[in-house]
Amino acid sequence: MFGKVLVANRGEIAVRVMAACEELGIETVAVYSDADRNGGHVEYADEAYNVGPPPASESYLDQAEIVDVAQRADADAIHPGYGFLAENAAFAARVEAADGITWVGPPSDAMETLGEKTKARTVMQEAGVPVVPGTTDPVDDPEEVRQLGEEYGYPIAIKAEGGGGGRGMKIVRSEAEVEDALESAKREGEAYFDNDSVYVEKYLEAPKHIEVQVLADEHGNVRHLGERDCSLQRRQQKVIEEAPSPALDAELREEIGEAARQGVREAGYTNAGTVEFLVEDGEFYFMEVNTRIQVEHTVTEEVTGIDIVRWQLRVAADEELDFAQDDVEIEGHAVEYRINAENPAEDFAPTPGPLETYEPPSSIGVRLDHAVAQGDEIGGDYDSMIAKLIVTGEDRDHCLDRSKRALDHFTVEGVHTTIPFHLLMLDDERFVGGDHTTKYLDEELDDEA
Ligand SMILES: Nc1ncc2cc(-c3cccc4ccccc34)c(N3CC[C@@H](N)C3)nc2n1
Ligand SMILES: [Ca+2]
Repeated sequence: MFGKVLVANRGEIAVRVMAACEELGIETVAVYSDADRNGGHVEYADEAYNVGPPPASESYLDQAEIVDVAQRADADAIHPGYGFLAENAAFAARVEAADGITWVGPPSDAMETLGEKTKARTVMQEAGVPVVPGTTDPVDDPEEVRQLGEEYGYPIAIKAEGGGGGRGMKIVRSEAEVEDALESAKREGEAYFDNDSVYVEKYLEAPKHIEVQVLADEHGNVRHLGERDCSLQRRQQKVIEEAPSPALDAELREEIGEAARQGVREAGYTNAGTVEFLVEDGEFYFMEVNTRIQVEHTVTEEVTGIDIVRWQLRVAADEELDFAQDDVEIEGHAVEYRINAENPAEDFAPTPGPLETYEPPSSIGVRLDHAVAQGDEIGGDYDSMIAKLIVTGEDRDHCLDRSKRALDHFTVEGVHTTIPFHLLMLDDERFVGGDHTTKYLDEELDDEA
């Protein structure tokens, strides 16, 4: 096992990874920008190194600086967390090439392959995983797109190869829109991802967003840890995630889990990852793979009892998964509420400021992943997440009931937060009924606007 690990991140995920390191007897190294000098993750670490000024590009994204600190600190491995360099295959390759430093994540070539949307679709198709009907090669001729529109039937989606998250998707509802949509999708791809390649898929109008957590070691063992339902999103930003999904029955759960396993095995993937699917009318379709630990990994940990971050470190240190697929059991229900310094009344606009009051709840079934304390200044340099409130219960109703009390007793003053929004959702019949789709929130909030 590693003696010392550098966590190339900040905030709650940096603390989460360091906690897993401590449990394994591993010393921890933090990196911080000038803005995070007093950050929670800096206090938590055994050692801390400044890596530059606040802009991420000059600190948390400075690959050479981070590898240099790892060497100076004599770290045996680097864990990237999520965001920043977590899905940067070039950085992974750089760490793999650095003597004496192990990358805690998938092999850089698997990241490369699965990070390219069309390559990922090809790998999944070869593994027999259903993918959204679409092209596996880029398209750039309007006539070709029009033919695909006839073949799939409108609406279709034109997606940027380098896209992901909320950006890089144009919905085309008729032949007349093809030319302009293709143009702007290519332009946006070039602007945001430095890659103007685009491909076409049949657009599913109102799918559920279901993602499967996978864990694979370097000895050929591949496990799935069940699914998460991330269908409650605002402009493709996740707000609430839960496990298991209220939308899947046991048969579909099994099918999706096995498909994710097969796809990841085929791709030569190791460590933790997430296979994302769209589910509509009882059918599931591969969408993309996230080659990192995700914000919402917590709900899977709560319902399986498996510490995913701990396994990331153990797998990177060449240990074997010591459980079979049949040992993975989903027990109870967990929901994660992202407590962001944002104003739901201003369409979730970030609201930096002083954390004048910060009194989180604590009771049975309440987990808090955070790195802030009362009196901290919530800055605007990075993402707006203050904490993740993860609530568990015997079943979904029990979990939602407990959630209300936990959120009611979560007092934050000095900044706006998403707490009032979460309380609103807990009274929303669509959400409580569990049949909301990825479009629900946009339709609800845009209609009101
Ligand atoms: N063919 C096809 N049909 C429907 C889709 C619907 C979405 C989508 C649109 C809006 C919100 C979403 C939330 C979770 C998952 C997907 C979405 C979607 N996304 C959103 C961002 C990127 N991850 C892919 N791709 C789709 N692709
Ligand atoms: Ca190395």
